[in-house]
Amino acid sequence: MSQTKKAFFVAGTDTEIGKTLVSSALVHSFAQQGLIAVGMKPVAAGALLDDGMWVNEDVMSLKASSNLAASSERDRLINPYLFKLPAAPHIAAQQEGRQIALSVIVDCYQQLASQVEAIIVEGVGGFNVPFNATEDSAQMAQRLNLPVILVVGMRLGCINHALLTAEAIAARGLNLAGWVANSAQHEMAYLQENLSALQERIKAPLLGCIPNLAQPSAAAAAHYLDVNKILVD
Ligand SMILES: Nc1ncnc2c1ncn2[C@@H]1O[C@H](COP(=O)(O)OP(=O)(O)OP(=O)(O)O)[C@@H](O)[C@H]1O
Ligand SMILES: C[C@H](N)[C@H](N)CCCCCC(=O)O
Ligand SMILES: [Mg+2]
Repeated sequence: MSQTKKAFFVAGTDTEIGKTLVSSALVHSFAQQGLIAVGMKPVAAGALLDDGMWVNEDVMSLKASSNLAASSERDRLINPYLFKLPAAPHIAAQQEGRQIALSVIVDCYQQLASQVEAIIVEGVGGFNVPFNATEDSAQMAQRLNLPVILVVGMRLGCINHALLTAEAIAARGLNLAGWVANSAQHEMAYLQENLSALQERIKAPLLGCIPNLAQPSAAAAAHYLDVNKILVD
């Protein structure tokens, strides 16, 4: 049993904006600090066959950054829900005749967190994505009661997405511990001006700006993050 010292939920302004890259970088950074660190991806939609096994790229990236020894039981805790279809989770689940239950995710989180000193939970898509008729990913962050790190995909339209997401996080009583500016595609026009607009309005520290990397990796992204700036209340 380890005592969890660092635990964060990573939300994004959208899908495909760099949550996995940043989550993996955070796991990498905490592992570099000597903590036993793990990444959790409670709901993953989109799988490929690898050596006869269905795997998800986000889960593989988080596991590659972790220094927690692997086991099949831990794999289930890290990723309780894996769906083949790369679609909205409730649709991907429906296609397989399955249902996502928050109670299962909370249980897996508690078991996994008890084994580590740092845990990063990656959301799915943007902050508020349905899981079933009554539960969604924002409730997942609430039920886990974790401070949130928001990844802003730096592209035109991100100011509105980032400010609405920060509002939604606060509306659920959650603490925004920090945010990361990530250029997942090319570098947007007026990047500095957009960054300034966000810094003036988001009431949490900017943990770093990750440029568009020729070879994106957890270690390369971690180089641009200052985890010491993460707000802890
Ligand atoms: N700063 C960057 N430089 C270069 N490529 C990046 C950068 N950030 C993200 N990418 C690439 O963009 C793609 C999407 O990033 P990522 O998988 O981290 O997004 P995501 O928000 O986790 O998506 P999802 O909603 O599917 O979980 C990946 O191929 C990733 O390697
Ligand atoms: C398949 C994709 N990469 C993500 N895993 C799921 C994104 C869900 C987005 C749902 C939505 O907001 O419309
Ligand atoms: Mg991801």
